[in-house]
Amino acid sequence: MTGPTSPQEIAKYAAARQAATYVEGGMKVGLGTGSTAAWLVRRLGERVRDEGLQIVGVPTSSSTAALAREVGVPVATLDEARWLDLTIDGADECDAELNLIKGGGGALLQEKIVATASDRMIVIADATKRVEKLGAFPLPVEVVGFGMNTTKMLLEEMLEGLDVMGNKAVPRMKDGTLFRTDEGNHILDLHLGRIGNARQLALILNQVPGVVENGLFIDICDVIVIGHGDGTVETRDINSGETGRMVHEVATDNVFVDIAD
Ligand SMILES: O=C(CO)[C@H](O)[C@H](O)COP(=O)(O)O
Repeated sequence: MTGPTSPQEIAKYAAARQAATYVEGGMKVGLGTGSTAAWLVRRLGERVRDEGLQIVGVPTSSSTAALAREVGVPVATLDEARWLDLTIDGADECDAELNLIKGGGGALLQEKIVATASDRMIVIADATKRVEKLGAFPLPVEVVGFGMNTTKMLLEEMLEGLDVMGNKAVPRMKDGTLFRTDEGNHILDLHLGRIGNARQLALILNQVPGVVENGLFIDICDVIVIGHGDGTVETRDINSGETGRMVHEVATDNVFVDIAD
């Protein structure tokens, strides 16, 4: 396996490697999508090969399914697995309460279904993904193709009345045509700048006809492992107490990064 070559890739690799230590034999594990999750899948492939780790992976996209098969991680569909012990996935943004924006890779629908069907969700990310307030990253919203321009107009009108800075909904393109998700839908990227109330927005967006799902993951992530370019990682965990979700630092570790791996 070729190792990471830039500080940002080392950060993603270190976070993925650390998160892979949460995976134990016999677990059913949701496998995220994106470049950070790809390091996780490769690491699990190594553990299957070298340690005889017995797991079942449930991929959140066709690309992750292909990678998992390539590196030897046994895969199942969510319908076959039903409920998972753990999901490990990347994120585009993460705030102090471990609420997320996801869907930069267009897999938000399957990612949200899989993460919700898991006892725990661990997010792996480099430090650039940590933000004070969600919204600088355009928020992906998966919409059906039928009446998409009307859905876009309704979303933009609705956003005008909410606590966000911008309201443009931009259809995502790929190779000159509309991007298609694994479910055959399209993505509108909402350029909001800053989201005042992410919890409220996540609920409201899904009320608009034509919207399938949005990329706000509220109260879903339990643990975040942030990697740094020097190969160190920070782990933050959620405690559900009477006062709600409380995040506390678990550890700052040195992960040995062998780039010749
Ligand atoms: O939500 C996602 C895909 O839909 C990814 O997890 C997110 O875009 C982060 O990707 P990367 O690890 O490549 O930075």
